Amino acid sequence: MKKSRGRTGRNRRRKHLKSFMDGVNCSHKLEYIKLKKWLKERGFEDSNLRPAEFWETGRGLMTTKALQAGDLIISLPEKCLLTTGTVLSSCLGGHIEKWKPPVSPLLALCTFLIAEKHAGQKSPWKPYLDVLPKAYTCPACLEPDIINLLPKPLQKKAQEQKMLIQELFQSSRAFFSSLQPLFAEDTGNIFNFSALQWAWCTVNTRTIYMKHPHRECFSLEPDVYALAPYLDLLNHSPNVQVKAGFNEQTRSYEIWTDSQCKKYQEVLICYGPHDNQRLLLEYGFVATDNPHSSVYVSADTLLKYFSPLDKQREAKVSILKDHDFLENLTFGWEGPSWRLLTALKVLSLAADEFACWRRILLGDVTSARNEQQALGTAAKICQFLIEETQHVLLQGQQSCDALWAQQTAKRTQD
Ligand SMILES: C[S@@+](CC[C@H](N)C(=O)[O-])C[C@H]1O[C@@H](n2cnc3c(N)ncnc32)[C@H](O)[C@@H]1O
Repeated sequence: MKKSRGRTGRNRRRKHLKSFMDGVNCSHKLEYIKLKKWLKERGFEDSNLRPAEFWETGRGLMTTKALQAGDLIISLPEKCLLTTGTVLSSCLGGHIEKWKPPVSPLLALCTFLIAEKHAGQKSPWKPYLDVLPKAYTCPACLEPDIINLLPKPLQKKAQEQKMLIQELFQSSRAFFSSLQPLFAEDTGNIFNFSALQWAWCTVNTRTIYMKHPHRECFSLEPDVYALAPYLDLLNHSPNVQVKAGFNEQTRSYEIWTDSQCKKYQEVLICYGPHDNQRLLLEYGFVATDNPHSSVYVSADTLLKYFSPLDKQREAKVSILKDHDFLENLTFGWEGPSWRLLTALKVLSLAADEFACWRRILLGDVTSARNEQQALGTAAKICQFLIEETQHVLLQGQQSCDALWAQQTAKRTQD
């Protein structure tokens, strides 16, 4: 009896300790003290949240009070939000209003972030800028040899993301030059590619959705962004639910939880029902145990499993292309997606079944043979992807080991 009470006590202490150890509170650091003061001056009431470093998710927010479903997590006054309205009221406003063709809301925010970062001590946004990440892990920022380790469909998307920022940079150069009268230094040095890449990633990984009415001085792209200092320290979990939005009565952006959270644990919100490819592309991370996980199958991989001697192959591929069945083909936790199976069924049609392709696209069964061949090929593709992933993980491990050995040797030499 005594022994069992001791064990219970130890377990309780361990649990208690673990709850403290889930995250290391860093609210005592000067940068967060300054940020909290800055937010308070703008009407933010001190909440029960503390910045902390977490083992699994990195920097995030910890609660000092247990949260129940229906509790308010955070309420950030309008004055703390950085929107295109903020940009237009700054010294950039006049230049943006005059510039033709109009810049996008995204470019306006990026320009503001770069200009304020450059202003340093003089920027009223300094306490916020000081806690923003210095670098990002979105695919656009990854080195080519790291991108090459990603699954093929993601490599393509990563290249597209890189190109997008490069094109934005090229097309914005004239606009950046037009801002020269505002700066003593050459704008070419201030608004350089790496500054734009940093600002673009800041906006893409950290903004909350807030729809603003269209303004004439901006292009037609939707103006739906707001940067939300402090609130943007909340990390994502696919397994929690929250309600979020701008409250017109309180004039604050509010997040309400639909899940429980224990005292001293990380408060997580859900950025959306995203699979890991989307999380990596948009936010630069992947979530473990993601119920929305899916594995993408590229058209090249898919077509490898079908004979080039099939006389109808070309026709089948063009049918799939025309009906948008060569992209976004996935495996989920429950097996091949309907889209993937449909593409496989079309490619598996025997010569005398070919005329049935339309019915397959509508979800009909053509023959037991066609169904079985499609499922069999799905199993083979799945096996190939598992082996390919294992190979890449091994390569990654070997690169880490080599780097580690290199660094150890260097330290020994020093
Ligand atoms: C809105 S910010 C959240 C705060 C961020 N961790 C920070 O230190 O500033 C979004 C970024 O946090 C990171 N993140 C969010 N949820 C995560 C998770 N579950 N695991 C790992 N990183 C996560 C990603 O880098 C993502 O781009």
